[in-house]
Amino acid sequence: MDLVNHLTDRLLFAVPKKGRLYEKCVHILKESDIKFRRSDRLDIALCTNLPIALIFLPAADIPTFVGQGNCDLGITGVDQVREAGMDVHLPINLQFGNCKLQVQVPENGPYKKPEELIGKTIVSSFTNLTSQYFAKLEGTTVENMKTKISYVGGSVEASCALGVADGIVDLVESGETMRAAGLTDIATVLETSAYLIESKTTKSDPELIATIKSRIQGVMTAQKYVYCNYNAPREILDQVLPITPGRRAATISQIDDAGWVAVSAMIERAKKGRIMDDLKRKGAADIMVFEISNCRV
Ligand SMILES: Nc1ncnc2c1ncn2[C@@H]1O[C@H](COP(=O)(O)OP(=O)(O)OP(=O)(O)O)[C@@H](O)[C@H]1O
Ligand SMILES: O=P(O)(O)OC[C@H]1O[C@H](OP(=O)(O)OP(=O)(O)O)[C@H](O)[C@@H]1O
Repeated sequence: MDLVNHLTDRLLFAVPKKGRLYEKCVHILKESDIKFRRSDRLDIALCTNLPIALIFLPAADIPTFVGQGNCDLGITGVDQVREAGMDVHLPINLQFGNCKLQVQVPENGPYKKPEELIGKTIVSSFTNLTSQYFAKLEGTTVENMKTKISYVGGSVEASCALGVADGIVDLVESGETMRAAGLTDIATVLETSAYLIESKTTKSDPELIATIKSRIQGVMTAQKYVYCNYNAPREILDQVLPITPGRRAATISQIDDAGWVAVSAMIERAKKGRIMDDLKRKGAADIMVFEISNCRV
């Protein structure tokens, strides 16, 4: 099939083609019911149930494609958006790809503060953010700064041991890579996570864009909340409802047991253990928690 000729009427949605963000992006698309089949070695996939074409690109290139309006939507790290210096909307924080871009130096080396690296050589894949950070530290412009910033595309952590850098600026999540390379962090340049990004110049159907955003937001909400159901004597409602206020309000239903009601409400997944304990302590019974597979709120 001549894929390119099938793109003209479709919304173009850029997603990472590999790497740390790939699996989670595919999961979000699946949960949003954006159906597609990606053939081996093809970086374009037509959605089968919506007029969307997914364009698989390196995470670092996505801000440029979306920023220039070649693609309408994208998913990538906010670090990549800032590094590319692109002006895009960031409508949804997708809550994965959480890490920090940090200044790192050899653990047993002479540098303890980022100021001590002024005039030295720093290696990074994020040369723009690194330049801006050190220029600010020097109180000058990127053009006039003394610190030398060099680019490498991967395995940045090896640079100090190889003698090509005094310090590096690289992403840290668990810190394992950093520690394995004998490095320690001395400053944070930026905190990042993956975002849905949107072009400011898109000409695609606004209704379709709104639908995609609403579906992805629904997946995010379903991940954040669970559904809690319990029975309670009517006279303790004033004590249990503040524990489960719901997003808007809890649902209270009559049950076939005099003096008792059933209560249901969305609760935050991260707080479910404490909420169930508190309900039990106040006198609620039959407390159950259910997964929400998707929702619109
Ligand atoms: N260790 C990590 N933990 C969480 N998120 C990360 C981590 N490393 C990178 N990311 C996020 O994923 C984005 C892409 O990084 P990744 O290392 O996957 O780059 P890539 O060049 O696309 O893939 P690869 O490293 O396989 O070539 C980063 O810009 C960042 O937002
Ligand atoms: O703190 P950690 O949990 O160890 O994660 C940090 C590492 O993850 C990323 O690299 P990745 O493994 O994706 O490969 P890369 O070096 O080829 O980019 C990043 O560049 C770090 O090297």
